Amino acid sequence: MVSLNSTNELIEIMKYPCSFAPRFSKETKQNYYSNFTMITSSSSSSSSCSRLITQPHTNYTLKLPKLCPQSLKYKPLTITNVLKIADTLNLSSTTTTTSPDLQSLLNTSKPTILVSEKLGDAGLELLRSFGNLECCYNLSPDELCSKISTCDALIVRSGTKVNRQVFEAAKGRLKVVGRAGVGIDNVDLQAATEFGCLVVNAPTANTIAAAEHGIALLASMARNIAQADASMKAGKWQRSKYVGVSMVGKTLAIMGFGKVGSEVARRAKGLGMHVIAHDPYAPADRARAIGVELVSFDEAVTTADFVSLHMPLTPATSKVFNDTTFAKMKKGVRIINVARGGVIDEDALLRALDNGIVAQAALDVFCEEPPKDSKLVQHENVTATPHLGASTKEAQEGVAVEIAEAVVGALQGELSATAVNAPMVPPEVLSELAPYVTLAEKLGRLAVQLVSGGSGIKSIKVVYRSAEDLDTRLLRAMITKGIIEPISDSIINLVNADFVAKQKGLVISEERVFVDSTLPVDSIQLRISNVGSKFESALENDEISVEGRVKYGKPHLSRVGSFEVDVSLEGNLILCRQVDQPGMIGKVGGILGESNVNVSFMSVGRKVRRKKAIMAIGVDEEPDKDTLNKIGHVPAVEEFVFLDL
Ligand SMILES: NC(=O)C1=CN([C@@H]2O[C@H](COP(=O)(O)OP(=O)(O)OC[C@H]3O[C@@H](n4cnc5c(N)ncnc54)[C@H](O)[C@@H]3O)[C@@H](O)[C@H]2O)C=CC1
Ligand SMILES: O=C(O)C(=O)COP(=O)(O)O
Repeated sequence: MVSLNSTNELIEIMKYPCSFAPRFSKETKQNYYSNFTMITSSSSSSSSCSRLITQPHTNYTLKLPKLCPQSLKYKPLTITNVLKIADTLNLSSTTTTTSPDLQSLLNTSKPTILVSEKLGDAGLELLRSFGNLECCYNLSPDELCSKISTCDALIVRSGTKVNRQVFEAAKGRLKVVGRAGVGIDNVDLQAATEFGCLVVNAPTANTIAAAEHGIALLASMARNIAQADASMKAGKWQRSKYVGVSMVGKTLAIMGFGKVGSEVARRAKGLGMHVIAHDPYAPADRARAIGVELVSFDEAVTTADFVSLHMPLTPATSKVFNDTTFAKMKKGVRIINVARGGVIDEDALLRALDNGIVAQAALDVFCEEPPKDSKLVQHENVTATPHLGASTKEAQEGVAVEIAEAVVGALQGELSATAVNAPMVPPEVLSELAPYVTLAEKLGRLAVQLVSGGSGIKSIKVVYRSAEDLDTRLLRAMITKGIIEPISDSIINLVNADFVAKQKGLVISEERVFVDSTLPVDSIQLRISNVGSKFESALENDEISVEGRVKYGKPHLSRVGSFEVDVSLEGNLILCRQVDQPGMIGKVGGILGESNVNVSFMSVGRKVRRKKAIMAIGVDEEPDKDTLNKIGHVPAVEEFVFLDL
């Protein structure tokens, strides 16, 4: 038992659930948090996110759970909510001392974040304030694998290989991998996705550093700075040997016109170069705005005097600079690579340097880092740096903060704006979509509970009615989560939703219907075919069909089968079909009232007067079996179902 008497302590405690509030069964709730009343928050974007709300005692005693068993499922809980709870509790935020026993509990309950490569101090500080930080540089692959099962997050740069073995060794604990930089070619994204581990990167903070390094390499290569410096240090004075080439008026081909590529282009134009670029995915107007012409791959490589590489390493770009490509280039071309070593076939480059097609190369990145006995590095026409593109003080501080924020956000269950293997959701879009995300999950949970028998759920159709073009990945993932979680022990998140659905043979097809609406999504309808239903009235054309909308910022059920209803999707729901006659609301409401079950919403939908009607009743508590039986025995009630949302 631990005394809790300040907001700070409460915040610390809530960090245990460390922003992952456990979604407990009723019994578990009672066991673990016997001193708390649990309620389900309606403010959360995660529908079934449990919140701890206590009675307003000033000196509250919290029986800490023996830190939540791994097997329990976690849901996000944000500090903002904790502050609201603190407010409810009337806890003062001035008491700062945390009792020693609480402290020791907290240390074991905070998430553990492993940083495996050097990271800027500001980022480390942020991580330290949030979790247990372990900085272990130069771990061997085996050491990393043996450590990773105790870590919730891993932060790497380009030097750590986060392969499938790492995810396997994590045994499900690793929730997020943060790449403190841009290139994620050292992370096995497929394995991360399969294991439901989010991968985030820091895509912007080192752009300028990389671009400046590219320009530095271009200029120093053109003027033989590195070679001349080495020669002077060897006591020589070789003015005629190191005559360079001018940059002004030369054609520079930028291969990959993304963030770094376009910054290199800007700077090269300032040097008076003629800049062209090849990037199949870059918008022409961005290039035009910088005064750069987008050209085909062949045109770029055949016309350039200098070629600067800025594309990611992908299966499509791997060794794209090979014997064939070099053979097309102008004799005496100069190549700069600040992207990834793997985009060049290094043996082919060596041949091209030896036969004079490539006059010089400036390389910051290599297929294997550090390169072993590399003839390229030793070549007199090669200027080499040890992957220094992102290595400025400014970029490293920036990247560290960028990745620390992304990782902390991810551990708090927030959707990430820099997710690499999950839909990226910019904050403004997210706040707009949040209630729809909840709606999507609730509809999934509701629909799956209506299924009975049949050959299992195989195909689900989702119909979105919206005015705008809609990125449905987030909504689809939440529908999948809602459908799968109640019927399996899989933990579904945005990362693995599609993967798990596929594995379970679940086909989710989507249809968009454009409607005139001011809302981002007018309605979401779910249809499950080839199944029976516990509640026959939910069937329409032999499919279970439910539809929901967001009203006043809250998810509502708007249709069940062919019946229109209007009930908030909060708490639990009883669907009841009865003969449409007076007094039904009173009868059913009375039974619930006798059992102390609070009715939060009620709505009746019918097609024809005095025929059949559907009553949708939102209830705060789960009625016991007797109460449900009594409802079933009301003469006019033809069928009913209780749904746990
Ligand atoms: N040496 C270093 O320390 C650093 C290296 N980098 C590397 O630089 C590269 C670019 O980084 P950013 O500009 O931030 O990324 P970015 O994603 O903004 O730009 C990459 C561009 O490459 C384009 N691209 C993709 N496939 C292509 C293809 N087949 N041909 C031509 N273009 C293609 C994309 O459309 C995109 O516009 C990455 O490989 C990154 O890892 C980035 C920062 C530091
Ligand atoms: O951001 C990138 O892609 C980089 O290549 C930087 O790598 P680094 O973080 O310096 O190991």
